[in-house]
Formats: sequence, C-alpha cells, structure tokens
Amino acid sequence: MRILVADPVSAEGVKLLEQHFEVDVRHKLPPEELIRVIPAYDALVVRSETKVTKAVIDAAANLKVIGRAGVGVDNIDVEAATKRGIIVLNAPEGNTVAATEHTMAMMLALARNIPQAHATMKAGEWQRSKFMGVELRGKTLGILGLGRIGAGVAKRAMAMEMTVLAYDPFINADNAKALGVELVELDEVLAAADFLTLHLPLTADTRGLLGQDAFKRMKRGVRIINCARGGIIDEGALAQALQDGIVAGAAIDVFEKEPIDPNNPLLGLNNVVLTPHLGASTAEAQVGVAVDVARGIIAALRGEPVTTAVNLAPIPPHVLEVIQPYFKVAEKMGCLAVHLADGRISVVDVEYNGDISEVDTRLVTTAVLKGMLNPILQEKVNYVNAPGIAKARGIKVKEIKSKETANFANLITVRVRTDKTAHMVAGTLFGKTEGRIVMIDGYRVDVEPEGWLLIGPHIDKPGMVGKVGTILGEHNINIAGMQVGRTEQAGTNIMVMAVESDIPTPVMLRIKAVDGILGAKLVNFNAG
Ligand SMILES: NC(=O)c1ccc[n+]([C@@H]2O[C@H](COP(=O)([O-])OP(=O)(O)OC[C@H]3O[C@@H](n4cnc5c(N)ncnc54)[C@H](O)[C@@H]3O)[C@@H](O)[C@H]2O)c1
Ligand SMILES: O=C(O)CC[C@@H](O)C(=O)O
Repeated sequence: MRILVADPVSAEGVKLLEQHFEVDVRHKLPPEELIRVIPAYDALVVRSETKVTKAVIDAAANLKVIGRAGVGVDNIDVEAATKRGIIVLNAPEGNTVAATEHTMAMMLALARNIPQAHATMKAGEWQRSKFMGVELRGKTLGILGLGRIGAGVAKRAMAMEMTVLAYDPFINADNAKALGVELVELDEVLAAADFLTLHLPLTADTRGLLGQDAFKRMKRGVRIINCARGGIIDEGALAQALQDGIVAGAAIDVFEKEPIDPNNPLLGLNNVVLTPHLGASTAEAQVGVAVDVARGIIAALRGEPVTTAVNLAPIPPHVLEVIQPYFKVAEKMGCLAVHLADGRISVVDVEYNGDISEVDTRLVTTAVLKGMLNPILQEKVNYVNAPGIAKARGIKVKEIKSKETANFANLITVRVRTDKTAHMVAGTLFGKTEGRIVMIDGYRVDVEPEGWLLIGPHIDKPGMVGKVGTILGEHNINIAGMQVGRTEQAGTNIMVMAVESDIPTPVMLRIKAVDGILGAKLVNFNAG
C-alpha cells in the first residue's frame, strides 16, 4: 500500500509508516498536482497547509484514509470523504500542551508588551516608560470553549491567581466544576473578561462569533488571545475595536487566510502580538501528533476501528477496553450470517448478553455489518461507511441488550431475516481474545472462524459425514477439522468442516445432492 505525506510531519511518524508501507514525502504540491497523483495512494497525511478538497477526494480512487497530524480538520472536506467511505482521522491530543503553553505565552507577551519592547531593543532603543504592562493576578480570564486546550489554559491561569469564567454549552457542568471553573453564558463572559481566550473549533456556529456586535458587549480594555482558528474572530471588526480602544491588545496565532494576507488590517497595528500558526510547533508535539496519526493510519489500513476517526462517533477508553476484543469475532459473525442467508437481507438484530450489554456497542454492531456487507459488495466496506450502506440497502438494524446470560460471560447473537429465510449466529470470546462461534441456526457448535468452513445441516443418521468426506477426498480437498453440532430437538444435526481450500461449485452441488443433506454453505473467512 502507498502513503502520501503531503505536509511536513515529524520523522518518527514517517519512519513508523515506512515499517508497514511504501511512503512518498512530497510537500507543497500545487492543488492540480495533488489531484493528478492522488489516485495512486491508499492514505494521505497532512497538517494544515494542504487543502483536501472535494476535487481531491473525488480523484482519489484508492484512498482509504486521510490522517491529519493535529486537531482541526477544517482543511479537509470531511463530508465528501465520509460519502466515499474514506476515514478521516486526527491526532487530537499530541499538541494540546503545546497549544496551551503557546496561549499562556501569548497572554503574558500581551500583558507585558514583550514583542514590542524586544523590537525597540533590537532597533538600539532603551524605552522603559513606553511599555507599562498589566498583571494577570486578580484578573478575570474568559475562556470560550472548555475542551482539552481550554481546560489546560484554565488550570494554568488559576495557578497565576486569575479568576476563570467559561462559556461552553456542550461541556458537562460537573467537569467544569471539578476544574474550578464557573460555566456562564457567552454575554456574561464577554462583559466580565479582562482577558478573553478562544479554544473553539471553527464551525458554522462559531464563524464570526466575535464580530462588531460582540466587541460592543465586552469590557473596555479587554485583551484577546486566539490560538484556536482564524475566522472565529472577524479580523476587520477586531482591528476597529483595537483602534477604538475597546480592545487594549490582541495576541493572534491563527488567521482567516493563512499564510496571512499582506493587507490584513492587524499587521498595521502596534497593540497586537502575532505568530504564524505556531500553537502546535514544539518538538514534542510534532513527534506526538506524527506518531499518533501514523498509528491511526496503520489501524485504518488493517481494517481495524480507529479511535481517532472524526467521521465516526468517538469511543471513550473505558468503553473501548470492553468492546475492542469483540470487533474481529463480530465481523466474522456478520460474514457467516450473510453466507447462511439466502435472499435479500432486510433485518439484522444484534443481541448483546452479559456485561457487554452495559456499554455503547454501536461499533461492534458496525463490525457485524462490515463483515456482512464486504463479501457481497464491490466497494470496500469499512467502519465509516458500513451503517450508511446498510441503510441505503434498506436493511433495518436493531440492537437488543440484556445483562442476563446463560452459558457465557458475554454473548453476541446476530439474527438476519431475508425475504426468504431467517438465520442466527452466536459468538463469544474464549479467554480474553479468542473469538468463537458457539451457535449456528440453533445448533450448538464451537468453531474458530478462520479459513474455509463447510457448513451442512443434515438428517441425524449414520454415514452423513463420511459421504461428504468422501466427495471432498475425491477432489483432493483436505479436511483440517470437523465437528457435529446438535440442537435440543432430535432429528437433525449440523456438520462444520474446516477445509484447506476453496470447494468448486460442481463439488458443492454434489454435496448438496447427498441424500439427507439439508443444505450446504461454504464460508471463506479470509476474504473480507
Ligand atoms: N494554534 C494551533 O496550532 C492549534 C493547535 C491545536 C489546536 N488548535 C485549535 O484549538 C481549538 C481547540 O482545540 P481542543 O483540542 O481544545 O478542542 P476540543 O474539541 O477539546 O475543545 C473544543 C471545545 O469547544 C466547545 N465548543 C464547540 N462549539 C462551541 C460553541 N459554539 N460555543 C462554545 N463552545 C463550543 C466544545 O464543547 C469543546 O469543549 C481547535 O480549534 C483546534 O483546531 C490550534
Ligand atoms: O499543524 C499545525 O502546525 C497546526 C495544528 C493545529 O492547528 C491543530 O489544529 O492541531
């Protein structure tokens, strides 16, 4: 598989990718050149410079994953990627400390006029009275967006004896309380803040959040820091508020247009501190995000779920710990169910029994769908597109949950209904990791879902297994394992044979024709 690294990312991440794939590092590709080369790649790694537009995604015939070495994915058309089933993942934690510390550096530089004083010293001047600053101690810091970076800034600001207020309508009030931060409405933050810092994503709701109107509602003399995203502040309105003295100073790391437009009105003002999007630029952060994104890409290209995918619901670590061991067996159960089913699948019920029923199992259900759809579709089905494809095909998917369980600590049962038949498969883990199929259509079995399996329900009478074995032997097909599963009701059994190769259609037809065989299905678990 081939990976294109289109922006500068740390060598540690590139090396990790090179251990698994062929990697091309090509920076600053013009948009039309990116569109020309992208069909050759399975994965694309970017920072914030490369714009992954719909045109790039439409041209990317083989692309399976886009990795963003950083947090914000606003340079990627995530919607277009999701429609194509391309996983978009980021590295949300590697640069949190770097951006937090940059915010503190910007706040202090702003309070004490450090860049301006430095510039006069370099110009040979010694000006002391010109640069009277203010202290942070005792001031109110308003934080917009109390996520990872906002919370880090809050902790550090409290250590500097600031009072911290925050506006974040999506955060849990208990989390804010535990941090010692008072959550209030936006207007209250604007009216009270001596320093105001932004840590929001750029979304349709936050674009232009601080515009002319908001500046009117701020305390006169406020100092503003933006290390989040350009576009959240209206730069024209900010420049005006700086000139009018409503805003005493602004420290800005991110801009509406990057690299900055030479006509940007902030460039001509003295009461600003500007850095060229340096929030994540520390050696530690760049290694962190590069390694995190490389790990995400390796998982995505192996078909494993990616915990940092932004076009999948995020999974908290305590949930992941419970569900992750079940992904593989769930996928195999989906694969087995689709092979058993004749006709068009209309309903898939996935029942969870035991402790697993107490956590969010949606991704395990997605694994079942992935396993079910991959053998029957041309397009590659993954954790991003599986639920959408199932829906588009009119398949109704339902989860059923119960803590009750009879024989196993945890049991997953997949029931499929088609326009002709209904089938079920149940699976579990032996030990902590070994996936096993323990029931097929009501017959108790103990099957490792690997390789080729021949499944044949039959009348319970002597010689059935022998007859099938003889046919396989005549065609040189080796049997690697065999068992007969039974039900509560006497009369029929199921034989499950692990075979070492494909069974050609004419041979399958001979097996199906054996007197007493009620059906025969061949499942290839390695094909997905
Ligand atoms: N300057 C840099 O180099 C740099 C580095 C890292 C991150 N960032 C940017 O910093 C920002 C914050 O990153 P993070 O890792 O803390 O993200 P995060 O997702 O942890 O936090 C964002 C917070 O904003 C809140 N939020 C979302 N919409 C909101 C709204 N309309 N009003 C109020 N609150 C809202 C969310 O609830 C969340 O708590 C992002 O924009 C990210 O891209 C910049
Ligand atoms: O890649 C960068 O340097 C910027 C990263 C930062 O803006 C982010 O959103 O993570």
